[in-house]
Amino acid sequence: MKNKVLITGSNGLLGQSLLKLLKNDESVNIYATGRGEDRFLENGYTYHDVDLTNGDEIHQLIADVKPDVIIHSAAMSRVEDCEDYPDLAVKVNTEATDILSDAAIQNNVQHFLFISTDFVFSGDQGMYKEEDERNPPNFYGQTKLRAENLLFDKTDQLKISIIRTCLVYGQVKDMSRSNIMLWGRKMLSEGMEIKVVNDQIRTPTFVDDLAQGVIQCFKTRSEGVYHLSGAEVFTPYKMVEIMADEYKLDKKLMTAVNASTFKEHGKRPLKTGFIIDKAKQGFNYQTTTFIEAMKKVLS
Ligand SMILES: NC(=O)C1=CN([C@@H]2O[C@H](COP(=O)(O)OP(=O)(O)OC[C@H]3O[C@@H](n4cnc5c(N)ncnc54)[C@H](OP(=O)(O)O)[C@@H]3O)[C@@H](O)[C@H]2O)C=CC1
Ligand SMILES: Cc1cn([C@H]2C[C@H](O)[C@@H](COP(=O)(O)OP(=O)(O)O[C@H]3O[C@@H](C)C(=O)[C@@H](O)[C@H]3O)O2)c(=O)[nH]c1=O
Repeated sequence: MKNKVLITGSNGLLGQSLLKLLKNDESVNIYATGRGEDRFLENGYTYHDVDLTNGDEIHQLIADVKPDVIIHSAAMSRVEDCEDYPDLAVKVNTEATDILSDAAIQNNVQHFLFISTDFVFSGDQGMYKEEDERNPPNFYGQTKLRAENLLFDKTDQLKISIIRTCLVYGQVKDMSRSNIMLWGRKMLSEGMEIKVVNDQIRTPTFVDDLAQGVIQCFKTRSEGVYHLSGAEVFTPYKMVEIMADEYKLDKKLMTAVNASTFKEHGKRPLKTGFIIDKAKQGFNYQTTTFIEAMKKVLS
């Protein structure tokens, strides 16, 4: 009997990468759910239009599909939006996770995977392990931390994996938000001057590595908290600089800035980045080098 896997946020960067990797996987039946029309628009899965701010729609979806596995990737993922619309951020990032996991318990879902973020950490120390103390510097991180905590209280009723990731980059169709590699290439290619932070420390994550890791996590039924990111440490400035060198773009258009000279709406943790050994040992999580991933994304 094939496992039924439901993916929320299927129109998003991670959601579409998961569909790309799973749509031809003979061992599973894929159910995708997003807000409004399907934007991946390929075969190999069943799509449901569900607004996750509507609890009744969530319960109806899970009762209809009765998935064995839920990969909960949907979120209000713009830090700025979460600052400006905190009530909506709580509804989407925290309350929908609560309702979805309750519906999972009521419908005997076997495994619930929640995608969380490095922004649950303060950014004071960097290179975080799964068990490090969380202290989010912005409201987006708060909503994700609250979602993590409500899931921790349900581990006696539901097999739960919390997968945190960091500065994800990639290319999918009709993206709801851009990412640093696409943004940097677009701006420099158009001859636009850009200010790029050189004091944020990250382990940027190639979206296809993340998606593959999520798949390996549910196929090995690995539960608990896992950090899945790239293995290399960069500042955003270095990422864009490497890209500019590779594509012979004009680096004179780049100005290095930092938290004191570049005001972002919603405080970013300065030093994050992940230790990924637990995922590597737990389910053979593997990473692509930044330069190779960049070439795939921008090819
Ligand atoms: N991108 C990154 O750098 C990082 C992402 N993460 C987390 O990973 C997950 C995936 O991120 P990513 O793919 O980049 O994010 P995206 O913003 O690309 O995808 C999120 C998806 O959630 C959907 N969504 C938002 N609100 C609702 C709603 N009310 N009902 C139904 N669907 C909704 C969005 O729909 P629509 O397309 O219509 O807007 C979107 O397709 C998220 O949980 C995010 O917090 C964690 C760390 C880093
Ligand atoms: C727009 C802009 C971004 N940047 C940098 C800041 C940041 O490190 C990187 C990406 O900027 P963004 O504002 O898109 O991303 P940001 O909101 O910082 O990224 C976060 O997204 C959410 C979903 C997460 O969960 C986090 O892990 C993280 O990836 O690019 C500049 O340096 N200059 C700019 O003009």
